[in-house]
Amino acid sequence: MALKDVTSEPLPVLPAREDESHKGTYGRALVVGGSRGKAGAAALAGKAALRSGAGLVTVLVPRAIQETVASFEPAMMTVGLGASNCDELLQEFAPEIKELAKDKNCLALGPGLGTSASTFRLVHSLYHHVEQTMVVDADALNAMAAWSEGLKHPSGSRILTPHPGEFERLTGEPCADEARVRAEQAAALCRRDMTDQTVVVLKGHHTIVTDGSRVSFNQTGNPGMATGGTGDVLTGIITALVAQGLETWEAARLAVHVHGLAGDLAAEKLGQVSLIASDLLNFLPEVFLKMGNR
Ligand SMILES: NC(=O)C1=CN([C@@H]2O[C@H](COP(=O)(O)OP(=O)(O)OC[C@H]3O[C@@H](n4cnc5c(N)ncnc54)[C@H](O)[C@@H]3O)[C@@H](O)[C@H]2O)[C@@H](O)CC1
Ligand SMILES: Nc1ncnc2c1ncn2[C@@H]1O[C@H](COP(=O)(O)OP(=O)(O)O)[C@@H](O)[C@H]1O
Ligand SMILES: [Mg+2]
Repeated sequence: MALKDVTSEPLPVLPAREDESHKGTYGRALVVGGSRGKAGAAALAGKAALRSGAGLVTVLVPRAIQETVASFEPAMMTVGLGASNCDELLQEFAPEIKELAKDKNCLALGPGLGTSASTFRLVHSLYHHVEQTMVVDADALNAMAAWSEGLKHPSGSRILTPHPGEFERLTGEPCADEARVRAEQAAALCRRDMTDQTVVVLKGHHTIVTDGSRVSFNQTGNPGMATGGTGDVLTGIITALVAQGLETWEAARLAVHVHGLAGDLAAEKLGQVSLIASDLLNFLPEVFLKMGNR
């Protein structure tokens, strides 16, 4: 199938907020991630979802880090699972997480999740049994890479957001240097699960967004963003846009643009060297205003 390059086509827009709307109008997002030592990843995704307009954001983490995650941002709700010393999400939590997912409009799975065998089995179970649209990132991608047929037959739409290292783990092949070839690789991954509901966001300079038939090369962003946690922020932005009703392709394409623009504004003010992931959160308001949202 020929891949259509739609980079120059207009970006999707986030609809204007109606006066008569309320927080329920803008969607419920659930971030599932975090482990001891990587509480920040889940918090960055949660805060990014709030700053990108999601009506209600809940961050679900192992109990041992719940207070830490909650302390990053009072507007974020948190759920802590397991005993007080539980520092990683485990397979046995799957039924409870599936229950909590039921009233959500979008899930993010993976930031800071950890790599134990039990965590990987949890990821597998959620990927295959949660119907809500899910952004699959970081350690959730590593979990899916552990099963050769792992990505097939998801029970809902999935947006996969690998960096080249995660892409190689998922597919067994290194990313090509040439952008067009890399796009074909990403599209092939998209088609591999044999549904037409998967979008792949292959991150890097000029991040690739593809749904298997279309591809868009992102034009924002800079090397200042090559710093830990910026991908976790992107995951939160995509999740919020899906929660607000954008389709997966539109949400991924707009989120990648918004994320890169936040990075560009941050670099202008702070310089590429000093830019850190949490700075991106502070530039998201300016980005949405620039893009015509009130
Ligand atoms: N503050 C936090 O709590 C943070 C937690 N993080 C979490 O840490 C876990 C591990 O994620 P990492 O991504 O660090 O680990 P990985 O081991 O998956 O990725 C790091 C390696 O992947 C390769 N790679 C990454 N980007 C590449 C690119 N653009 N081109 C070529 N190779 C590339 C490189 O070899 C790099 O050293 C995840 O759960 C993640 O969410 C990180 O996001 C960093 C911040
Ligand atoms: N040189 C670069 N130019 C533009 N964007 C970049 C560059 N390096 C990294 N980024 C962006 O930063 C993010 C890094 O994501 P990721 O590797 O998942 O980081 P982490 O897991 O630490 O959060 C991606 O969105 C990527 O596109
Ligand atoms: Mg990452």
